[in-house]
Amino acid sequence: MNLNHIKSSTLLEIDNLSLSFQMYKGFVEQQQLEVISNLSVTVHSGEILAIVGSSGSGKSLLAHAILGILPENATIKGTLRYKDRILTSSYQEELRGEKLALVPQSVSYLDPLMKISGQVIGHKDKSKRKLALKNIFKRLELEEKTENMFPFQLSGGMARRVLVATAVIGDAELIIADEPTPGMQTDQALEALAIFRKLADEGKGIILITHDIDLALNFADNVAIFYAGTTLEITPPKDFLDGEHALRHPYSKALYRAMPQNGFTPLAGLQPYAGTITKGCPFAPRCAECMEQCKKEIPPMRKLRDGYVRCYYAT
Ligand SMILES: Nc1ncnc2c1ncn2[C@@H]1O[C@H](COP(=O)(O)OP(=O)(O)OP(=O)(O)O)[C@@H](O)[C@H]1O
Ligand code: NI
Repeated sequence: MNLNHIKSSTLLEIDNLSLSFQMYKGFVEQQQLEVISNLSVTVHSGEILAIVGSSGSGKSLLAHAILGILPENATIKGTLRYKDRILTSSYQEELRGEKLALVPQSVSYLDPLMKISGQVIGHKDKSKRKLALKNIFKRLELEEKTENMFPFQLSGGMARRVLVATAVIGDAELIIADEPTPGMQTDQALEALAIFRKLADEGKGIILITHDIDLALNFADNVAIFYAGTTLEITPPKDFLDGEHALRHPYSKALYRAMPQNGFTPLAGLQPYAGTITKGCPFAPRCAECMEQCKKEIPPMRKLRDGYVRCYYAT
């Protein structure tokens, strides 16, 4: 859906990212708990990249790693580049809240002691943003009186719409929306996504983390499928609509079959817990196509048709 008149350039490049937590095992002994492993993903200007995957697959931690807001006991390996510059912590600090914006997954990110208008508008370009706020609130069906409320007076769905407004009001070039729509009514969720789409069409980059595959398919340019801390496939949405034969990874095909319109077929077994992830493909224990090689190692991403996959078997 990239507009032709915008020259699409790489905004964010993540190469071989691994993330682990230093955890206590008993009182003295410590262990490294790896929750993201060898993850590579790229976001271009003009692109909405949707990230879908089950709970605990590392989606929010990826968002926090990009923004540099991980807990102290987290260690990362690999490289993150923003506009061709390594994302060091000082570069992240410079970009955060300015060029990089987050719609956090939890509404507890709102400041409980500050009126909504102040939180959304922030400290820069106040008069310009005041006008923009009126427009965005209207689009997201937030009444004018919301501006003067405090977070505790908002319902969950209202708070999420406020978080979306806060992220889109500024001049961010890359917006990471971590589950922006739960609690919203369908028309409000569609409107929020339409705002992201418009921003992408104007040349911004959007990472949309969501459990709602249908929403992702309607608005995204590419869909990254996460499982147990890594990306197993990146696909254009049309392949999800064309049917399971068009998808590449056995896990993506299982996700497809689990969608309500495709029969709601559940997949037996569970995603492995962080810390129990072994060397091979994390999906191997649940995969009907699993070969010996898959248990030993997971292959790097390879291009397959107009998407990417990490799987020996996929054709
Ligand atoms: N501070 C932490 N210390 C240790 N482990 C953590 C910490 N934060 C998250 N984890 C673990 O990392 C894994 C990934 O968590 P993350 O929040 O990124 O998942 P997610 O894909 O965003 O899930 P959801 O869809 O439920 O939001 C989980 O197993 C979680 O328990
Ligand atoms: Ni999350």
